[in-house]
Amino acid sequence: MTHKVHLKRLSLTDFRNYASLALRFDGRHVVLSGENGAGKTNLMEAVSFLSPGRGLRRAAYDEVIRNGARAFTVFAEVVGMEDEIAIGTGVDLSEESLSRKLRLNGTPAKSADELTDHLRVLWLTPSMDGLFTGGASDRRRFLDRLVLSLDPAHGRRAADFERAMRGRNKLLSEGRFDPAWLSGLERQMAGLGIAMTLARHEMLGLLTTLMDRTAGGDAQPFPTATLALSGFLDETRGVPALELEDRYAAMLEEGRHRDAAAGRTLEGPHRADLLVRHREKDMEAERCSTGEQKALLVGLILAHARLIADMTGHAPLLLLDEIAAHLDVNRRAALFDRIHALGGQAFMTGTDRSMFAALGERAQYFTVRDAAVTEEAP
Ligand SMILES: Nc1ncnc2c1ncn2[C@@H]1O[C@H](COP(=O)(O)OP(=O)(O)OP(=O)(O)O)[C@@H](O)[C@H]1O
Repeated sequence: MTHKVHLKRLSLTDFRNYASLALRFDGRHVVLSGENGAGKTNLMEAVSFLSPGRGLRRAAYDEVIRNGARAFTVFAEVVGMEDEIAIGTGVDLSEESLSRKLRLNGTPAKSADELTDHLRVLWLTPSMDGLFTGGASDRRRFLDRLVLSLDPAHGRRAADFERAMRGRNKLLSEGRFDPAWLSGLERQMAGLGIAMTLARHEMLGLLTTLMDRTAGGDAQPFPTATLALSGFLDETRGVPALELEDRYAAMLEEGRHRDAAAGRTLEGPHRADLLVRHREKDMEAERCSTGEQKALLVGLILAHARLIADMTGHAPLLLLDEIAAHLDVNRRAALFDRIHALGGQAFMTGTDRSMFAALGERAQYFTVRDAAVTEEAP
């Protein structure tokens, strides 16, 4: 068994409602309880900055800086996948670029993707509760985050695809039907778009295989999800990537006038949707009850965490905001057992500490009150 990836220390300055904060953790799970608005989610958000991207709220960085301050920092000591590592990150408004700076053991990192060599961070927050009933873009983003956590290059491909698509849309909107220029952009979109689509399919395939292995067992407190992609080149199985690229490039070429009239590109990976069904009930997720939808989402996140653990040899850090709120006592206990069995460290929040009783000695307990965090006896 390899060592457990976990956070040992976390220090914040001018982060949301925290002027300054320093916490130590002993490697067990971390429970944060306290009243609404105390700063529990803010703490989780700080931990989410130990992964590439804009964190669990996808907030603009200037919102993250404490009101009245000019910069925030998050510093963490992590027992990482390779070794112990000191991670420092933050944003300073007095610098000309508003990008997030990152230092690993004091040395500036070239790209935030380097973080994924040390730890993977997954989260589930109440804002994701409407995932199945909301718009396709949220589900696409959710799926892309799943892909990204195993394949950091996915983000670059998506950004490059967007750029090429914007270029094509601009040419079309200006009525410049220059065939050589358009074909160049469309070939680029085809290469990137098909790579993105295949990466998404691969992730769904891996998750499905994993869920098939555990579905229906007695230790199954959460429903199994059946996953599919739709909305763009739905049948890719067995078709060589180059052929798919040719197909998509031809679709784009044919659709130039239609896209020009629509003012956007009507076909592509940016139109795909993640379809989720409750397997045991054989029902679309959006038609399931609120509690069932939450349970499906929890099941998906746990399956994904297991996949990361299997593929990298290390469980991801899990950030579970208000996870226990809508679960009955038995489901809660089963959830904690599943989380613990992953072998990693999970951060969990709730307004009421008693909801975490079943975790017992497996967690450290902290009370959050007005941006002050105190450890309590178990
Ligand atoms: N940039 C900022 N500067 C100062 N305070 C901020 C900033 N951003 C958010 N806050 C404050 O942080 C508090 C919210 O904290 P947080 O979302 O962590 O609460 P919580 O403990 O998770 O509450 P709940 O149980 O309601 O989810 C709010 O009072 C909010 O006004």
